[in-house]
Amino acid sequence: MNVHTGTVRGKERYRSGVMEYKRMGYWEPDYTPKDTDVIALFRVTPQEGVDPIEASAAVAGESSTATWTVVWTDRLTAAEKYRAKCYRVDPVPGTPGSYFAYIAYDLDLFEPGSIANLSASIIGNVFGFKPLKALRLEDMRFPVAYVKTFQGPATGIVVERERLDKFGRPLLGATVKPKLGLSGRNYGRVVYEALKGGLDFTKDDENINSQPFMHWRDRFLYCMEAVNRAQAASGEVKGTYLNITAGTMEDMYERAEFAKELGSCIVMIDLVIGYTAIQSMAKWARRNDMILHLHRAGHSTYTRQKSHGVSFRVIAKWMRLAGVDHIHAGTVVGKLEGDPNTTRGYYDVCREDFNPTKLEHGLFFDQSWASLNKMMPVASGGIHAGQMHQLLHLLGEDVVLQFGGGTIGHPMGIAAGAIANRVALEAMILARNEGRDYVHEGPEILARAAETCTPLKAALEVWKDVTFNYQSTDTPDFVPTALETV
Ligand SMILES: O=C(COP(=O)(O)O)[C@H](O)[C@H](O)COP(=O)(O)O
Ligand SMILES: [Mg+2]
Repeated sequence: MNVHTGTVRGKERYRSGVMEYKRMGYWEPDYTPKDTDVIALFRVTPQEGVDPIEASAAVAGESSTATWTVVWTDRLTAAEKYRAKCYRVDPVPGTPGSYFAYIAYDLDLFEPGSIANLSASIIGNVFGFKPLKALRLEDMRFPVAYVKTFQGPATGIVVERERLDKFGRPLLGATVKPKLGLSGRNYGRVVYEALKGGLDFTKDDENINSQPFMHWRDRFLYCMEAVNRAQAASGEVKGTYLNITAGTMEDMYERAEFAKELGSCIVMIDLVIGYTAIQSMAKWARRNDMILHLHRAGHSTYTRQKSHGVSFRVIAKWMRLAGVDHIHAGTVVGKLEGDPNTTRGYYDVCREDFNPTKLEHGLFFDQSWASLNKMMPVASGGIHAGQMHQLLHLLGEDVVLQFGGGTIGHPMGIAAGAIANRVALEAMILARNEGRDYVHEGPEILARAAETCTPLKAALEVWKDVTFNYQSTDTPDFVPTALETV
């Protein structure tokens, strides 16, 4: 037995019966992860009376090679190599009863290039484990050798901007509303008005696929008529995310091919289609020079609560590996969950070549992306022109700002809503480029722009009192403290 770790070695280790996971070798506090290891950080909340080390070792075991009893067949394997090692357990600050468990996995445990395999391994078994009251996959570190087995974003931010010929500012979009019920012709009219008014993109909403009130082919045809007319009217490259989400891969490929045939530059999928389908569509998108937009539909069912589920930063990392180009990543100031610091971490995962550890943004590991393309984060959900200074400040330039109700709901009509958003953005970018303190002077900058833009004036008026100030549920566990001056 290793006195320090308690791991049982030799013949005793493989005697039939039940042995604590920490004694089976899944707790190795002396272990130093290899550069080629995959590392996962779990937030572990054991049941009353369950030792946190044993609970963490159990997570390592049940997400790698263990089961509830000793099996002699371990001896037919390179068991020491294949066992995941929990090598560190820390109390979660300010959360008695919860612990951060760091677990390292040998790279051989994973099939190259498969998010389905990765997720089935890491989250497939342990979340229902009875000795745990709750469990959350907080973060992951992927070795470069593993990152390189994935395609990564089909297009990437640089090529997307080159195709759109749009530089130096966020991109503007709108979700067509109402999300359900419009006929194809009326839907196309909304798209045309929004694009002609000045937006770069419009998008299908997460649940508009092919319903009795509008077959998908009708939507695609009327949308592309609108895109082409708006391009002709504006002289700008325009696009609309045609949602190709469907019940089968065959249906999705049929819809994607039709979107390509009609000349669309972008298609959309929902997170709910699953990781294998997402990877397949990302490969299709690269083969067909198509930008791939991912709506993270359904993510909040398991990402929002800190105690149990999977952090969205892990989903964002998986999606960058899987190869989507756009990913909804939060707005901070809109109607949906988005703590400022947590959201900053998501955006860094999307847009940086290398993420340094930054606990205050929820990034627990250094992560090299091995030159995988960057994903364009998408800010969507309850935002409007009056927040433009905050959005630019909080989210930066490489972002798609999508105003659904904030365009379609404009009192002067859809084109006016688009004009308001475009003028608000251009005014804010000009102020920034002139070196003004646009964050604090934002309202004044907007008001000044509105003096010569009635649609912007109307937008600022109708939504001036709209705020979504609620307590975030997914806040970081660490805050930066002032360096002690000695
Ligand atoms: O329908 C909308 C936004 O409509 P509106 O602009 O009218 O609120 C989006 O699907 C969600 O906000 C996505 O949320 P997230 O971006 O958080 O995934
Ligand atoms: Mg929606």
